[in-house]
Amino acid sequence: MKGSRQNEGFHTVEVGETAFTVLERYQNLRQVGTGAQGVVAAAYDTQLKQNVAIKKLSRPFQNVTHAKRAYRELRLMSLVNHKNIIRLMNVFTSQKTLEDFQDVYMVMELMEANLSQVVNLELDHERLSYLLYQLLCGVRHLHAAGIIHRDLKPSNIAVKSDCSLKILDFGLARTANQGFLMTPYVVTRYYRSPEVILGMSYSGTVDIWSIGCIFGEMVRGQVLFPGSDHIDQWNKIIETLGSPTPEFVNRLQPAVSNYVRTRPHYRGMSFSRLFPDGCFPTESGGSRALAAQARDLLQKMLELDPNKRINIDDALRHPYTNIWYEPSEVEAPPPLQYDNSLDERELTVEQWREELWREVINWR
Ligand SMILES: CN(c1nccc(-c2cnc3ccccn23)n1)C1CCCCC1
Repeated sequence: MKGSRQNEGFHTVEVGETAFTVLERYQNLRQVGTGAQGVVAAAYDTQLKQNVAIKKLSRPFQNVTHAKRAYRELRLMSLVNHKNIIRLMNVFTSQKTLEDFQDVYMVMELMEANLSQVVNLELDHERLSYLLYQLLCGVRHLHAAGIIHRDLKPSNIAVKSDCSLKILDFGLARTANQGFLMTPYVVTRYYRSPEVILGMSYSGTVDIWSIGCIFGEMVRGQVLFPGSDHIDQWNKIIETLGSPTPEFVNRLQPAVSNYVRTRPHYRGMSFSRLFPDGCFPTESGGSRALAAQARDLLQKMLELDPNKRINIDDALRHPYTNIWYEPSEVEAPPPLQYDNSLDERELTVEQWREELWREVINWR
């Protein structure tokens, strides 16, 4: 596709509807998809002689939500280093001054698909348990850095045909506004935990709930709790899993516990009805035992009460996943701690523009 040389060392190429102005070293750009923050292209890096993914953040400082997410992602990606979290290989902008600063390009490892394109496949237990193990390893590493993702879903997880898996982003900042985005992009809430939906205080087990929803979807081939909004999301969860205990309800803020108490009482479905043997792969012998192990782990992850929900380390030692247990992968040296106070800062768009500019030009 014809490109045009705009300024030294860069060339501009149309990727779908979006103009990418990238360093000369990146050639053969082709679109792989569009996420919440912008367009992602695959490219060939003529210096490293390998394929890469390039994500274009268009005017990431256009509002506080975009700016916070972009800044946090740049900081966090430079902080963590784990095989199950996408690696940031380069960051650049073609603009030469803060005044002209418009776009940020993030160069990352190229995967082959995101998990949304895989959840409908009939995966055997070996692949299913390996994907689940890698997701738990990646999230454990984030938690070791003091990062709680809170927004894990199939579209921000990427995979390759060799069944390797990488988490693509770092989810929601503590103070992120939960729903309204300027873009037509729809926020998917299907995987958000009860404590996030109900505005409770939360801990790392919010991510275990999301992983349970993703795991359950890979088994069932359909979204477990496809709520149209937070109310509908909650109703679908309690209709399926049963109503929360009074002890859980008493921990809610008054207005929320009053609402929750108005809901009809549901017993919930048994997990052998929710995930019957028929929806598990039936390959070589022992698959019934594996189905029972998978169902047991699902039940412990999809526990409504975060205090009773299985934690990451116990999930990694569960019979269904511990077959893959490698201390070097699970206990990879904890990265530096992320200073969450950065999330609390309330800056103007102009201040965020400067912060982002500094992050980009000072990047390694
Ligand atoms: C936000 N996204 C994203 N961020 C960073 C890296 C990648 C990436 C790397 N390799 C591949 C291969 C296929 C699809 C995506 N990727 N994707 C995606 C945008 C499209 C929808 C899925 C997420």
